[in-house]
Amino acid sequence: MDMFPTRISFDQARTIIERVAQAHRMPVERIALARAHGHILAREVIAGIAQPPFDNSAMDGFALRHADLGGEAGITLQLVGEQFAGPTLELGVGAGQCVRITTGAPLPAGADTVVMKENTRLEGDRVVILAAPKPGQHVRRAGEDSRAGERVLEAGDTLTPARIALASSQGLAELEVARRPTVAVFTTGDELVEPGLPLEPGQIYNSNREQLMGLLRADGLEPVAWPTLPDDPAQVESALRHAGNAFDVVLTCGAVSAGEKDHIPALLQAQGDVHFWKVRMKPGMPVLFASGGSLGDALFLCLPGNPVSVLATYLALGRPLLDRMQGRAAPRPQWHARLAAPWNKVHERLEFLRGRLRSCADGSLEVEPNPADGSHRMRAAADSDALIVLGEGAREYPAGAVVDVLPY
Ligand SMILES: Nc1nc2c(c(=O)[nH]1)N[C@H]1C(S)=C(S)[C@@H](COP(=O)(O)OP(=O)(O)OC[C@H]3O[C@@H](n4cnc5c(N)ncnc54)[C@H](O)[C@@H]3O)O[C@H]1N2
Ligand code: MOO
Repeated sequence: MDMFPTRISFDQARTIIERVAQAHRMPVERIALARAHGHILAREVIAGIAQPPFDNSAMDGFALRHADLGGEAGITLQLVGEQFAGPTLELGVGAGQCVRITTGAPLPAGADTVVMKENTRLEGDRVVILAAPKPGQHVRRAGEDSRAGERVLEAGDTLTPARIALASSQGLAELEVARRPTVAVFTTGDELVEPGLPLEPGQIYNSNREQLMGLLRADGLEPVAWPTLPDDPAQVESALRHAGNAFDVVLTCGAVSAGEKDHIPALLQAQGDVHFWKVRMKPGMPVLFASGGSLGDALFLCLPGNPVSVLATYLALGRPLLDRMQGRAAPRPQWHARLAAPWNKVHERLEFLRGRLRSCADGSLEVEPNPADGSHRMRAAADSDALIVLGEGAREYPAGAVVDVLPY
């Protein structure tokens, strides 16, 4: 008797993934800023200093007192010094005076406005203002971007280059992030041969390994690929036990359905704690998710062997698992688009159909479904750039129907 959820909806599967991931949050580690790209921030960042830290110039030109111009062009000011970006020279600007200044240089005391160089004419030590700036123009005020004490990054933020730059501007050399989960990748099946080797009758090339490795690397992980497992229960158990004790997550593909050589479900039912097996999704229905139990502390996400099933189950289930284990707050982009062609969905399962996205002149998005919808049709997946999400239930979708899409 099944003692675990089976043939569940996709939403139920996502809920279980979320719950288990929450219970398997990665420990926090402090890492160098330079290594933190793409990691998930584990603690908020409070600004220690204001940004900008001091009033400074936004242009190369002359710092002046706006009141001296009287709103007019043609005024001439006395040049009394130079302040470049760098150490503050403690210069002052008195009535009728100006100081040569460069972009980013601290504003001298007394000055409140900068006129850009192009709007001036230098005559010896006198500067003629050809076009009067507005009051305060080209001055970047201390604290206008953020004030000391403000929260500038949140726990759960993905460290994009812009956020790394923000942390850098606060002088932080290290950040506290969620440790990246270690991931072992297994392919299974006696029919598999590695690219580069000759193909015997009945054999096929292993395409899932590099697909999974690529998906994981694109998500910032450093997966480890194991040699392909033969369809032998003792060897499958031994390898998965080894990985289950050494990695945070074990991803397998193949041997998870109903065939005589599909050894993974029996193994995880006997040794592990199965969270679900079989989800009402297409492709990817036989996907299995388990805790390792006596196979180790790893979480096991066992994807079906068909290459398009690997793509869909990784994006729809594997990626959310890894994201939530790291505490990632923002969901991955899910967009709306109009179907460029009608689609007759004849089955009941939720479908991740492959399609190509294009941006239309009216500002909308359109997605062209690829008619080759078999889960072995890798060419259709390669020709596409998005999964089209069609909800449970048979339905005829007219062209123009708005659907959810998951770009990849
Ligand atoms: N009687 C049933 N048969 C099948 C069912 C079912 O419910 N009852 N489900 C079907 C569905 S849906 C899928 S998806 C597949 C999943 O099967 P497995 O996960 O057990 O995967 P395999 O049988 O090992 O392989 C399926 C298919 O994929 C090819 N494959 C496997 N690994 C790779 C790889 N690394 N690179 C390229 N291709 C790979 C393999 O040769 C098979 O053609 O089961 C259906 N059957
Ligand atoms: O669920 Mo399977 O991936 O449709 O062929």
